[in-house]
Amino acid sequence: MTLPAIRISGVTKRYGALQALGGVDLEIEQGEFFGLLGPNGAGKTTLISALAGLVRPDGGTLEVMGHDVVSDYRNARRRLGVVPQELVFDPFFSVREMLRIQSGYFGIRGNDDWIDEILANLDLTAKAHQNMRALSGGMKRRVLVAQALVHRPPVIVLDEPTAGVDVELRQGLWQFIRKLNRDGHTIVLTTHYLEEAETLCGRIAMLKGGRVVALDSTANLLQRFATHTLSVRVERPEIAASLGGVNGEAGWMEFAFESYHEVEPLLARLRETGAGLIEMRLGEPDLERVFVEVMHSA
Ligand SMILES: Nc1ncnc2c1ncn2[C@@H]1O[C@H](COP(=O)(O)OP(=O)(O)OP(=O)(O)O)[C@@H](O)[C@H]1O
Repeated sequence: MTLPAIRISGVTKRYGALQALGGVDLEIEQGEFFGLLGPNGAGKTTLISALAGLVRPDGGTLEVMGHDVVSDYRNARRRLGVVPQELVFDPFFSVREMLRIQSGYFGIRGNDDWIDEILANLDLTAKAHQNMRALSGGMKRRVLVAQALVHRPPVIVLDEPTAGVDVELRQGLWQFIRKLNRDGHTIVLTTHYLEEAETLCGRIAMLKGGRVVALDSTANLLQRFATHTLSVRVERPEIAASLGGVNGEAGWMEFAFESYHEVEPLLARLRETGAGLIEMRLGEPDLERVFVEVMHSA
């Protein structure tokens, strides 16, 4: 069996009275595109910081490609690239200087060919000589991605990389991250854009209150938790309600169903009872719905 890219066992972390991580177990295989989701304060950043050796857990162990992040810190850190959530930079350096300095931290010299490739892929070539303080927020975020990649880490963790990034840049960023994943890099992503997670991630863990409350392939999560919906606009909503419809967005009633076979009888009942159908639409299960259901039931 190949070594997991990330192994997290029984990790706990307290900040005073607050239990930020309450015993997290997680194994992520090499080559996965993995999503770590959860509401604000669920513990995602704390877990990532523990992985990067920036936060020391109270209990449990974390490994990157078989290297313990505490006892074998240097080897673990070399194999990991973290794109942090916070934009923190030294404003006096240019983009290229920043990336050279970052390479230096890992003892890598003569890294300019790789730096050029990263800059090109992130559409930053024209900004290479600009000072960090002159860059827009979205561009700074792309430099953070570049910084995490200078040492060609096999495992890349991105903590909300697309916050504040416009649509075009976001797509460009994902194209590049997907390419890295195809080339064999393991990707771990946290995001509040559930649509992005749904299209990109093969497997997802959901955290709530510092615990993993759901862990499965994206396809299974969609199938297991989410139902389809039939939304109708009718002349007499009270009749639709008496048939089990619940209020949806402005003026719409929603019926949840498991199989398409249920739709025809439901429409027939609406007709027979004189609900007066005006408009209808079908909704596919999506990760947002799954997320809401999981968070409610956990
Ligand atoms: N340095 C710290 N000192 C005290 N409490 C902290 C510290 N860092 C995090 N916390 C708390 O730990 C909990 C988990 O925070 P964390 O940042 O890991 O959540 P998150 O899932 O990343 O949230 P978000 O989606 O908002 O980024 C929160 O309640 C937070 O307030």
